Amino acid sequence: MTTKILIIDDDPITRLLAAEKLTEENFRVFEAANGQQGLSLIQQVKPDLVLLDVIMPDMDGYEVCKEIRRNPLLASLPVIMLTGLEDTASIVRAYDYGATDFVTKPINWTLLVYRIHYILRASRIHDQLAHSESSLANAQRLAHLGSWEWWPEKDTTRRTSEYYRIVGVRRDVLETSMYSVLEHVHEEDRQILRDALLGAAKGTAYQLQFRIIAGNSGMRVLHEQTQVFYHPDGSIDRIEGITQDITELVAAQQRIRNLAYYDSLTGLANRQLFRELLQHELLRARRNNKQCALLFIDLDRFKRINDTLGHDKGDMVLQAIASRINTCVRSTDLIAISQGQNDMVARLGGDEFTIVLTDISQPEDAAQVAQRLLEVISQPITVGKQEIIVSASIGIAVAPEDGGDVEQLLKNADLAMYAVKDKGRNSYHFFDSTMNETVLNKFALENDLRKAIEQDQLELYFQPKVNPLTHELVGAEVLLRWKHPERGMISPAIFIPVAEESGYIVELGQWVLKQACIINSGWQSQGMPIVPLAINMSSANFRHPDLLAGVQRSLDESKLLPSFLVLELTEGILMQDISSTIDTLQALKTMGVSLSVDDFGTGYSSLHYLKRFPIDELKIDRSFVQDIVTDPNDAAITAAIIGLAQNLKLSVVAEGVETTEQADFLLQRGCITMQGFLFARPMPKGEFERFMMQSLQMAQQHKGVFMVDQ
Ligand SMILES: Nc1nc2c(ncn2[C@@H]2O[C@H](COP(=O)(O)O[C@H]3[C@@H](O)[C@H](n4cnc5c(=O)[nH]c(N)nc54)O[C@@H]3COP(=O)(O)O)[C@@H](O)[C@H]2O)c(=O)[nH]1
Repeated sequence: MTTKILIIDDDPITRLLAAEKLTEENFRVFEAANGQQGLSLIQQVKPDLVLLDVIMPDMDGYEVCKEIRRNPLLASLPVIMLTGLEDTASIVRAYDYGATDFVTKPINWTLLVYRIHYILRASRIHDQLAHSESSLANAQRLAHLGSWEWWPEKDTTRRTSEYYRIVGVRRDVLETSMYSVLEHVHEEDRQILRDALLGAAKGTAYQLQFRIIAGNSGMRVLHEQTQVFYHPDGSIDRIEGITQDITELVAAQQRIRNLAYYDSLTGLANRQLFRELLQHELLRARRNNKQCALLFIDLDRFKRINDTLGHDKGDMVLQAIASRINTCVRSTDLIAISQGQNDMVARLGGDEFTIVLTDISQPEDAAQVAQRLLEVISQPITVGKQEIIVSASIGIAVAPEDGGDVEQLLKNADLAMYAVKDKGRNSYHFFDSTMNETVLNKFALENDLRKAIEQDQLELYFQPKVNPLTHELVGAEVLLRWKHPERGMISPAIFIPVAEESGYIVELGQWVLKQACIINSGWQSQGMPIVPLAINMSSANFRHPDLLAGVQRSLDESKLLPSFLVLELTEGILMQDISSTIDTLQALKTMGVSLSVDDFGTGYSSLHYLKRFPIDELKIDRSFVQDIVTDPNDAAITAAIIGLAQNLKLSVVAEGVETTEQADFLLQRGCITMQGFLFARPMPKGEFERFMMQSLQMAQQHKGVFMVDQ
């Protein structure tokens, strides 16, 4: 691209010569005879350089130059003044008005050409530099990065615009002294920065994070990094620094840290942070020859709260408990904790909390805190319109006696907590080495049980209910089996009470109900001779607010007719809150489900109420059946139950029938439905399917005693 030069001169000879000489040099030359014409040609042709005569009629060169410079877009356009005036005042004036250079008349054209080349080259370099500077400034602005230079000997500075923006103080307000920034620094960080600056002035570079109160944008976090530059003689020349606004970065790091180290529900330390701080505390205690105590807090029957009130309210209870626990310990900020001055509260998950009591002088100090915790936790908690009372079991382990590392101390505090649960809850207990693992085993079982459903370890077994006279299969009881991956088959007599204690029975019961409906409906759709299936209903399931909806859902989802579902309830369950029991039973009856009273005769059934319960069946408990042939009392009770059932027009089933003598006795008294090892043990699904087909054939053939090979 050819370089365009505009000559503004009222002298046509000068213009002619300029055009001739400069064209020879491959410049494209434009001419203007006066200032006004020159200004308008500048707009039109956009020259790369202007040769401007100083002395012109109407508008002299100074005025033209001034006009050019008024336009910011022309601020760096090279202007060479052509002047016959060689006095210093004129030259100074030319520069004052923004001239780039000047030449005197008469013009030495050869020299002028060199000068033009030189000025154009300098102008290009200047443009590139300006462009780089503006790119750098943009990049720095985007990176929230300000830079500065400081000459400590005279305490003068040069700071970029971005630096002023970052510290939130205007250039004209902040004094040039490097120390002037200190008054805007957060008072807690001021001394640290002052010391760093004093150190830098003596040659020690620094990297520092500090907070600044940045005008309207409030508190910002800055990171500053410096480098020291020396004179050849080794004395300090200047310090160069980069100051970066890292407020957002720090906030993001804090958020990540919160997610990684804090429990989002309660704001307490989580398991990860707890372990790290306990580890730290154990080392510190060992170094200082001190004791520290770990309190393991587990809320009693918390699952029931979740199951009955829902998880939202359960969460509110946990939040309330967390803040109450906090009131029982010395303040829990992390800096103090890491210096061992304060106690640490954490939530390990679910309803488990821990407290590390630092620097205790004797174990009794921990007992006092535990006692206080029990008191504050048991105060009523208002959730919505309800008042809830929660209790806790607290296990205490003291380091170093009860464990010198995190694992051991936690395990022992846990064991001590389980000992409290085993003794009836709502108390605290210190770990002692005689505590055996049986308590822990029981609770390990509880933990394993929670995983049993999802890991497919549970299975339904079926025990037939038969009519020995007609050889008919009249129903079956569903009995749960747990195939534990390490312990093998675990009896429901062991795990059902554990599930009941922990509240997990609700989920378990719902699962059994759903599976039983699905299986029975499956048999129906396969054309099998299906019978009603009876499931054992725990008290927690029967009282659960979702009972009716849950039963309906199971029926609907499986498409099972309600008459093929029997719910077995013990007397104990029925007699708890009789009026609501009657309502619930009534609703279940309305749904079409059958109701059976299990283990009848072992509880405290009031015959008065029995009459009012809309039940279908009584099951004589096997403890009576067991000795009916030998014990006249059991024989009498059994006969009375059969008579009672007949009078109340209820079906009666004898369970636990093991011998033909027992079966004969029952038949003679009019009980024609039986369940027991005499007929069949509880069996898995496939086996029961074969049993169903076999019993159908036998009933059709009407022959022989109803016995099945086991
Ligand atoms: N809430 C729920 N409880 C359940 C569920 N599944 C089982 N259970 C309860 O666990 C207890 C133990 O059950 P299990 O070991 O299955 O014992 C049952 C039968 O095997 C046993 N039985 C049956 N016939 C005989 C017999 O002739 N002799 C003999 N010694 N035992 C026999 O009786 C148990 C059935 O008892 P019951 O339910 O009282 O009719 C037990 O209390 C189960 O109820 C479940 O899913 N939910």
